[in-house]
Amino acid sequence: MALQCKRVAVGTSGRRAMDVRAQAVASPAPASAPMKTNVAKIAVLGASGYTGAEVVRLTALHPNIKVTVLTGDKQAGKAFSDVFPHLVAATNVPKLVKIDDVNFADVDAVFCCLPHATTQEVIKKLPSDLKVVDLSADFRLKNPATYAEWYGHEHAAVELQKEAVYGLTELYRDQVKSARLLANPGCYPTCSQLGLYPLLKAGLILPEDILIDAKSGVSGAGRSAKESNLYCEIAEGINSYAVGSHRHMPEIEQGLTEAAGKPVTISFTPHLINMSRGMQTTSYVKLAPGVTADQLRSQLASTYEGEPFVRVLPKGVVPHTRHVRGSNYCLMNVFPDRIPGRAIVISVIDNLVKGASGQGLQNLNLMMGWPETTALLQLAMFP
Ligand SMILES: NC(=O)C1=CN([C@@H]2O[C@H](COP(=O)(O)OP(=O)(O)OC[C@H]3O[C@@H](n4cnc5c(N)ncnc54)[C@H](OP(=O)(O)O)[C@@H]3O)[C@@H](O)[C@H]2O)C=CC1
Ligand SMILES: CC(=O)N[C@@H](CCC(=O)OP(=O)(O)O)C(=O)O
Repeated sequence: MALQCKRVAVGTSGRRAMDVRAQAVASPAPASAPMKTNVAKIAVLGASGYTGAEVVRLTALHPNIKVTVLTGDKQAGKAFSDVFPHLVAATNVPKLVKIDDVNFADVDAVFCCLPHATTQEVIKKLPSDLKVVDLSADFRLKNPATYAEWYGHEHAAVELQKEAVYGLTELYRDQVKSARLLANPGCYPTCSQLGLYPLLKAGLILPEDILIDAKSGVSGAGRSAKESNLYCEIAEGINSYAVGSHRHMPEIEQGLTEAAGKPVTISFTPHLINMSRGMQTTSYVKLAPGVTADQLRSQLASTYEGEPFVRVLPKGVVPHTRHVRGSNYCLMNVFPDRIPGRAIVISVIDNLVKGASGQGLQNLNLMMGWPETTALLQLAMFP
């Protein structure tokens, strides 16, 4: 049975947001596993990690979601609040169990917050009608050869790779609504594509010579201890990594190539920054002949007019990661470059929210036929 959707009362002004909500109310959720009640039972796989914990935090006030399963690997067997005391007040949260002990017949949807490669082995064994929002990179690349090239092994579930819908919500909303398996985008691809895709699509910037300088908070690397993420190796510094080889490049190029209608090759360098969460992409782009930076800004403003979570800041105002901390918003702006014929596009997100669990919930809301913004309208913490 599809759920009836309620209207949300705040924060989603504008024509397109109203359209989205009207459609969500009018159209039933696509057929999939039948829902047992009007509250969906959700399993969070990898709940002892950062993005899994963020799913629990964000869904705690969701009227249509009850988290009934949480899994861990090394942390299995523990009470959830032993691992994440900040979520002790989340009501009726179950303890962490192993994935093998989950009865998937008794859940309505799954958030999969596992490492890539492990993910495809787990998802291919799930009931084939179960709705899944996957936060890993496993189902984002459409071409199996590209996956094998960048991830170093053949994909173990090529059929599912074909079925998956890429969930950059603002660009693929209609496909997301009918998705069964949702490939949630990577954090860098979310931040950069939201700024660049509409400009390429409109032919306002040239597909060559796109340089993306990216910065991420350390939570982007996950919770498992890694030498390169130790406080004394991150604090008081800035670390570039995977220079010229980061696996998000083919994901970004896949989207930008679609937008431009011809192959796009980007230059992309990520950096780890001395902060726990937050992400900025600064993209240096070449303008099409006769186009100005102001026109880029106007294009982004009209593309995202009425979007609940993507905002173009007033002219001249610079987006900072602190402006989105803890929220599902993406803020952006465009600036002229001193080099003639070029412009600078800056976007910021919280890597754990719009870059992962928040966008995942935005997508699940659409997949279930609920209002897209449910439980996601929290504004940023500042300072
Ligand atoms: N962090 C971020 O900003 C973003 C992350 N992502 C992606 O989301 C996914 C989760 O990321 P994140 O939460 O940061 O990762 P974490 O490292 O914080 O958490 C990983 C989770 O997976 C569990 N796990 C690890 N290995 C196995 C295994 N072999 N079998 C079963 N469970 C296992 C861990 O359990 P335990 O701890 O109990 O061992 C833990 O719950 C990854 O694919 C990541 O790339 C996507 C966008 C942004
Ligand atoms: C800071 C940091 O290490 N970030 C991660 C990206 C997080 C993410 O989006 O990863 P997935 O593509 O696996 O989902 C990285 O660079 O690998």
